[in-house]
Amino acid sequence: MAFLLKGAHAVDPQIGLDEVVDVLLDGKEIVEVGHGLEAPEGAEVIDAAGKYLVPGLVDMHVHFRDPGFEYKETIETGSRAATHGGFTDVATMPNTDPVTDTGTGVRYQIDRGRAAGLCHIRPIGALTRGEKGEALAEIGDMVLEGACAFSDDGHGVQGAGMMRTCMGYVSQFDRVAIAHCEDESLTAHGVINEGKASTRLGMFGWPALGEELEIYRDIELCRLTGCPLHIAHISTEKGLNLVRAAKAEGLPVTCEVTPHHLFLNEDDIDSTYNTNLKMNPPLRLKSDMLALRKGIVDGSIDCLVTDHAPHAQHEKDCEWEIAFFGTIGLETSLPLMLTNMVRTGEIGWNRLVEVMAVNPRRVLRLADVKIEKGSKADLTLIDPEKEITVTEDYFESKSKNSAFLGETLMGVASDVFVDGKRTLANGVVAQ
Ligand SMILES: NC(=O)N[C@@H](CC(=O)O)C(=O)O
Ligand SMILES: [Zn+2]
Ligand SMILES: [Zn+2]
Repeated sequence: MAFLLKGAHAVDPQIGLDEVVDVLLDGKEIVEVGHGLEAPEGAEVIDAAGKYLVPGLVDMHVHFRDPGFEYKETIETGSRAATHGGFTDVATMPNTDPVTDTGTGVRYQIDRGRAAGLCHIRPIGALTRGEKGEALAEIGDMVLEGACAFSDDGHGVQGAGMMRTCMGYVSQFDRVAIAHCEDESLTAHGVINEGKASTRLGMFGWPALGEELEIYRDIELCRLTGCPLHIAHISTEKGLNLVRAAKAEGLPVTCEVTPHHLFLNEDDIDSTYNTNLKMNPPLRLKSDMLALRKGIVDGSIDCLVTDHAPHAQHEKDCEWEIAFFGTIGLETSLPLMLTNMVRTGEIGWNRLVEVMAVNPRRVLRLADVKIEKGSKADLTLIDPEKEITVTEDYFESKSKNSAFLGETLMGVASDVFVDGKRTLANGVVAQ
């Protein structure tokens, strides 16, 4: 099937493209980019006037719960949510049941993703067997089956020696180790940021130090082993400064942030105890939130990720202490960034494309996607003027635990193309 996108404002910082063009897709490729293109016979013409066309968005940190917790999300429902949110690729974390720590587990996810036929599923393999932090997982086998990175997300690897072994091993392959930084000897029982919030609401605190100490440790292990390191869901200003210093030294260190850490902070947790605001790491200080926003602006944060963490109603509709950690994010990430950072002029479209498409592909060692002839037709078309209200009905995800329920946002993906196939058409997911 061929598609001619007419009059889209294309933005691709990789090639300095920032203008209104026509783009012709045929088969799995972009076959022409230019002005006044004629539709070949049989091509579907899509009026893209007023819309932005960008390389397909990539969310390099999601939890699809498949296998093992399919009541929260499956690869199929997660793919629908990703597509609805404007993504062509998602990287799935290995804290499934069983943990994705073998080549077979990686192959299973890729196969399920192909069967769903919407977005590319890029499995992240576990660093250690069962994410127990005791013995190496089958990393080489997982690389062969298509794992794009390695992480024990959900836990920090507690032993520094074990993390050193993991990073030494991963460094033999062209892959990054993704670190969920949490020293459990400091965070045990913690359910909210330690400090004012934990005192005010009377709950065990999860101190910033529990995260920062492990960021420091893993940066030093990066120096020792040479293994590229990516810090997951960074949440504090001090942690970000450690990453900045590592980058300034030329170490292969990158990091990511979530929309909830950019746009919410511990003051948003009030006496209603909305458990959708309980996540790991916890919402931090307002000053941390503002520092992270600066990190997106100045380039010290590489990627925007959702940490899409679906949980069933009964796992959230309970006391704060026993509620599960996490918020879904795939379907609100782009609208939040457009509303709170692009519309306000804090960042431009180029920077948005870097943190949501270009940099995640680089960190995951995926091939570049560019808006030029011969590139893969993995593209996202965005309507910046469409308003959405975040209600439970809005979500394709099987779970509804969003920290942003009730918000009205401006700007959303209207169309997505994956391998030249239109997976989202005018805001509606295919199939
Ligand atoms: N972020 C969360 O609050 N929860 C994640 C685990 C994780 O990302 O560490 C989950 O798997 O539910
Ligand atoms: Zn994590
Ligand atoms: Zn996670």
